Amino acid sequence: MSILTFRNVSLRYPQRAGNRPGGDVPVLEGIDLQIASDELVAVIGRSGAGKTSLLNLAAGFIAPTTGTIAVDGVPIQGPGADRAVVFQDDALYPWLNARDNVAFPLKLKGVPVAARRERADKLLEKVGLAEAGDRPIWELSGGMRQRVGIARALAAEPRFLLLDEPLGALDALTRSRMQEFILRIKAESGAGTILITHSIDEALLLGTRIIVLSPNPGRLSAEIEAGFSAEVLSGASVAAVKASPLFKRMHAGLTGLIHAAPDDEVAA
Ligand SMILES: Nc1ncnc2c1ncn2[C@@H]1O[C@H](COP(=O)(O)OP(=O)(O)OP(=O)(O)O)[C@@H](O)[C@H]1O
Repeated sequence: MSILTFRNVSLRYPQRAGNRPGGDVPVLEGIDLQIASDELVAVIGRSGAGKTSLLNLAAGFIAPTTGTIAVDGVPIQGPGADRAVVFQDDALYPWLNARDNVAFPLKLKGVPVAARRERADKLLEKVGLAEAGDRPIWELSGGMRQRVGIARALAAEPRFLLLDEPLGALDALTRSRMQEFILRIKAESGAGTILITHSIDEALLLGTRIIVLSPNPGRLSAEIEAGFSAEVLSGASVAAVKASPLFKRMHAGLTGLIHAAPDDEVAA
């Protein structure tokens, strides 16, 4: 069991031309958070609340202004193979085919070519793309590309998966298929997962815990446990889960928490 810990983390972006006068811009304040490998923590909040910044801190792309972020007690110093990130725009390498995209992190680790091919093919099979290894990225649909991205993220066997609105660009049907897919992949890989989403439905369906970030500066304003993902994993239909009175009640509660401030951009 691994644990990713934020301890009293704050983040300020440096003042730049165009930013408001008066010094650095406070984006996150007083973030205390622990994410264990068996959790999928959904982070929801208004646009600009600091969700992506939180994920970028966990990834090590940026450093906190104060506080520490650690994996199993060891402060992170930057990006690392123990934490893999998937973005909304798949960010695959267009000049490589699907297999070579998935194998890329293994190449960086110095895994020999035959072994990384084999592992990449297994991962593509796991994400339902066994036949797609030789296909160029531009030939794949949005949902397929996101699955290649997730297979690539899993290649280095990360302890944590950091998903930044990975399904945001997909049509509704593909998105709902991919939600179940993410649940299964998370359960199989055993990687602790942070999922940034604008969708309350998605947060409730996928999250074992849901965190609401309130803006200016971003703070954790609410934390809610949810058990719907376990129901879906044990065979309940998504439609039945969403129709349950508890789901509807929690949806309304979360909506209230997020809509507490004006000009939100949170979707149902
Ligand atoms: N590199 C940066 N330099 C300065 N300010 C930044 C930078 N990145 C983000 N910000 C600002 O920090 C705040 C939080 O941004 P962030 O992208 O983390 O929010 P978010 O909750 O993910 O938003 P969204 O839901 O719209 O993606 C915003 O006001 C944004 O303009």
